[in-house]
Amino acid sequence: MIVTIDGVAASGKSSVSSGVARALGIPYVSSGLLYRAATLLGLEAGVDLHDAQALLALLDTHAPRLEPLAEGNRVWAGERELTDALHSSRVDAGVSVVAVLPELRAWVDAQLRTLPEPFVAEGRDMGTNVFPQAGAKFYLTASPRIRAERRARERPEDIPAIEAALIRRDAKDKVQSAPAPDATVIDTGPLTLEGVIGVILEGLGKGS
Ligand SMILES: Nc1ncnc2c1ncn2[C@@H]1O[C@H](COP(=O)(O)OP(=O)(O)O)[C@@H](O)[C@H]1O
Ligand SMILES: Nc1ccn([C@H]2C[C@H](O)[C@@H](COP(=O)(O)OP(=O)(O)O)O2)c(=O)n1
Repeated sequence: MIVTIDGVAASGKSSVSSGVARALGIPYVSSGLLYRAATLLGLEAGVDLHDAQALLALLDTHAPRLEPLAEGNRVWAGERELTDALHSSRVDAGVSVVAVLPELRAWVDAQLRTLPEPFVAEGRDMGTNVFPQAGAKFYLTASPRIRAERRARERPEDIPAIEAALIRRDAKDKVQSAPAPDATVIDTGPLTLEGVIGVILEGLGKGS
């Protein structure tokens, strides 16, 4: 079985997916990390992030791969672990340029579709484009201010700067971020992390 959890930036997708996956005893898959890995490799090599062919050549050389553990996904390029470098503000700022390229989307989708079920998949288009056949679909939202307040605990910038960057990224990611028509939309604003996980487990018939 596949459960999809899509949503806007910093809406809680990876934390919620990890909690749901742990409760179900299955892995979760963070698709955004693959877009982030392509962005990091592009930035490090100094290539133009609009240049799909140059990025694909880098992906061919470094072959980044996702390790979808329930407690937190990791990304490797050969022996080198990229995970800690994937959540910098520099990668945040570049990733939407990369994520809009059809060639890069095809590369990520092909990687995801090789993964063995069951798993929880999180991102933007898990329930629409990549796994339309998923057994259960959820979509997380929250206001930009609330998301910025949460992310400020993980980034050096202040809340207004993070909020402005999130709004810019929401706009750039809009095309691939529409909720699936059959997804349950959850406003995480008034809920705790455990509360959101509980709503989803309830929806899956696994509530306590
Ligand atoms: N409902 C919630 N209430 C409070 N904090 C939350 C909630 N959901 C997520 N968070 C926190 O917000 C931050 C961003 O969540 P994250 O899972 O990284 O989001 P995403 O994967 O959508 O970018 C994390 O520190 C997480 O613990
Ligand atoms: N399935 C996906 C997952 C992520 N993306 C893009 C959109 C986002 O700006 C980046 C990074 O996504 P990620 O989920 O890692 O991070 P945020 O929650 O947006 O902070 O990748 C996408 O286009 N499609």
